[in-house]
Amino acid sequence: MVKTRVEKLCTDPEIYIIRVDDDEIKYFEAAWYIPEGITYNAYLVKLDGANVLVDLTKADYTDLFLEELKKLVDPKEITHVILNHTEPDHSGALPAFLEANGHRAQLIGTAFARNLVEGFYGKEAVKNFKVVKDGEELSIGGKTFRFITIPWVHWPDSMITYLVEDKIIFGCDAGGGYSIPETIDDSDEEVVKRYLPYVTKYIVTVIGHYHKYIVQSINKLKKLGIVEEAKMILPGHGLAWCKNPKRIFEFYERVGAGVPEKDKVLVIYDSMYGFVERRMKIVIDELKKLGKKPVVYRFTDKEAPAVSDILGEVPSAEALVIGASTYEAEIHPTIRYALLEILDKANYEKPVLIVGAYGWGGVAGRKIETLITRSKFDHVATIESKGMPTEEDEAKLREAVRKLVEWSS
Ligand SMILES: Cc1cc2nc3c(=O)[nH]c(=O)nc-3n(C[C@H](O)[C@H](O)[C@H](O)COP(=O)(O)O)c2cc1C
Repeated sequence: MVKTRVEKLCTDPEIYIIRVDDDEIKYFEAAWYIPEGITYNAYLVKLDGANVLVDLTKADYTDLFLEELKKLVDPKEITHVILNHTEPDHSGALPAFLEANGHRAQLIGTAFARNLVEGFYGKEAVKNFKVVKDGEELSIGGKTFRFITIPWVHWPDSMITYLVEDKIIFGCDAGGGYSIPETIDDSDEEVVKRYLPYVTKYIVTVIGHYHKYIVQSINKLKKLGIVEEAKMILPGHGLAWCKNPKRIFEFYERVGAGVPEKDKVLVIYDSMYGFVERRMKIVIDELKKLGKKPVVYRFTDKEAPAVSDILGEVPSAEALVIGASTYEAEIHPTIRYALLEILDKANYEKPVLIVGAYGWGGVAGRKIETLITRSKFDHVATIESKGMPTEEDEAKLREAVRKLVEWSS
C-alpha cells in the first residue's frame, strides 16, 4: 500500500520532507522493472512570511500528498513552488495543488520547465511562472535561493536549488535512487549500503542515456564550491543526505564515469537448449582461474532477469562477456533487447568479448560485433561456432578470455 512519511529535517530553517512511498509501481517510466519501489520526495521550507514547496509528487498520489501538506500548512499559504524538474513523477500533483492554493503561489523554474508545465497542465498553470536563469538568485522569506541549471540530468529543464545561507541543495532527480529506504536520511550505514545499488540502477535506467552530463554537471557544482560545503543534499527520490551529503554526488560521478569495481566481469547470455551455456561455463571457469569475479545474468527457459537490473551492473564492471544464439537469422530476442538498452543507457569504454552459437549459419555474433564496434565499448574478440563446442572451440574461448582480462587490466 502506498504510504506517506513526513519528517522535520531541520528547525532553522524549518524544512519538512513529504515522502510518498510507492510500493505499487512495477515499471518506472513504463519500462524499468522496480519491484523495490520508489519514493517521490517533496520538501516544504517554512520561512518568515513565505512558505516554499520544492517539487511535488505523482498525480496518482495527489490526495495523499495534499492531506499531509495540509497538516503542515494551509495550501493557500504556500507562496512559492520550485519546480526543479517537471517530469510528472514530481509535478503530477501540480494542477490539484494550484486549485487548493487558489493559484496564489508563484512557480519557479527554467524556461524549459515553463514550456513543459504549459504543455502538461495548460496555460492556467503558468499564469504566475517566474523563469530563472542559470545562477540566478531570488530572495524569499529572508533567504537566498540560487538556481543552477543541470541540463539533461535528467531532462533539458533540470536544475538544482541551493539555499545559500544554509548550504542546502535540493537536487530533484540529481542524487536520487530507486527503492523505499527504511530511513529518511543517510544516518544508518546499513541502510545506505543496501540503498546504493538501487541508486546505480536508477542512474543508468533513468539518466544513463545522458551519463556524460552527470559528470559535467557535478563538476560544475564542484567548481561553484557547493558540493564541498553542502550541509544537506535533498533529492526527489530515495534517501535524504544529511550526514555525509557529498557522498551521493561523488557516487553519481563514479557511476556517470563508469568507474569499475576491481575484478568484476559482467556476463550476460541466452541459451535455449544449453549450447551457448556450455560455452559460457568455459568462459566463467577461465575468468575465475584468472582471479576475476563474474556476475552472471542468463536468459533460459527457466529464468529471465530484468534488463533494468542488468543495466545497473554495467558501470561498475571492468569488462563484459555477451553470449547469444542465432535466432531466425538474428540475435536471440532477449539478448537483442538487453544489448540495445545497454548501448543506449550504459554505453561506456569497456572491453567486450562476444560468444555465439548457431545451428546452420551463425549471425548473432557478427551482428553483436557490428553494434559493439559502433559504440564506445571496445571489441576484444568474437568466438562463434556451431552446435556443441569442440576442444578447439574451448581453446579459442579460453584464449579470448585471457585477452579480455589483459585488456581490462
Ligand atoms: C526458434 C529458433 C530459431 C533458430 N534460428 C537459427 C538461425 O536462423 N540460424 C542458425 O544458424 N541457427 C538457428 N537456430 C539454432 C540455434 O542457433 C542453435 O541451436 C544454437 O546452438 C542454440 O544455442 P542455445 O541452445 O544455447 O540457445 C535456431 C533455433 C531456434 C530454436
